[in-house]
Amino acid sequence: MSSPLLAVSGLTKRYRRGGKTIAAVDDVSFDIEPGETLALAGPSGSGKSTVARLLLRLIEPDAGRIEFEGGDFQALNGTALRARRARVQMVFQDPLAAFNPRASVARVLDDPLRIHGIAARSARPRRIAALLERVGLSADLAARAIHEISGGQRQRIAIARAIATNPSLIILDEAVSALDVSVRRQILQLLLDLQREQRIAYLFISHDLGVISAIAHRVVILDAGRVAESGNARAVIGTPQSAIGKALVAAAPRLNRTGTQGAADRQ
Ligand SMILES: Nc1ncnc2c1ncn2[C@@H]1O[C@H](COP(=O)(O)OP(=O)(O)OP(=O)(O)O)[C@@H](O)[C@H]1O
Repeated sequence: MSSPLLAVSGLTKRYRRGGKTIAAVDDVSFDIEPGETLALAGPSGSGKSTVARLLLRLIEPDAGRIEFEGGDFQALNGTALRARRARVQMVFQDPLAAFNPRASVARVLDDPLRIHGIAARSARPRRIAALLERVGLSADLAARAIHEISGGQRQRIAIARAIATNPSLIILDEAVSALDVSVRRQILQLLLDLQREQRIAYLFISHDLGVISAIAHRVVILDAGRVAESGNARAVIGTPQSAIGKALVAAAPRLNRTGTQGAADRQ
């Protein structure tokens, strides 16, 4: 059996609040294979974004281990950490909040190429044009400011920026939640195409089981920081075992409304 791309075990993060200690993430374990989509589902406050921040090493865990591409992610520092950071990218719900809204599209795409030394200055405009084409956008968009383009175009730019560093894992935190249904369907299709072509794994964070059923192979459902249940996406969504799984299914009555084929069915 091949080793997983990402193996998380016993991950725990506690916060002090109002004189009490709460575990935002409590003994959470899961893994992701290369080229796989694992969804992290759960209601608001269940710990999904905290897991993402731990995986990006924006915050440090109180306990647990994160192995990425065969090495201890937490032990990395300096150049090795920077190199690994290029391999794990993030797409947020709102690119307007993630990037300077007045920055040009070209600038937003140039940054990762420059920071991670992906391409020499003279080669970068060509790389930017190729990235735009890869996410279905015209090269003319490069000169526009982020705030001038549509929400769907912005999310395509966020994806282009994420793939600029040739990542093996992209963490998508509610990345399609703010989009209307037809744009959402197009973005999900783009993610599926990129995954097929480049064998990128996704950690797809969402509270919406309808979207998850369209894109994820497996799902982990969190409740109050703990894993409530996990397994094949079709099985978990079809027959949830936990109370929180049942509640999330009930809140998504039109499952697979995105119109793409369910990922768990494509295996
Ligand atoms: N910096 C922090 N300080 C104190 N508590 C925090 C902090 N960050 C998160 N928490 C708490 O940890 C818990 C999990 O929060 P988290 O944002 O990870 O949940 P979530 O599932 O991503 O929620 P949402 O879907 O609303 O984004 C919540 O109770 C939250 O209030």
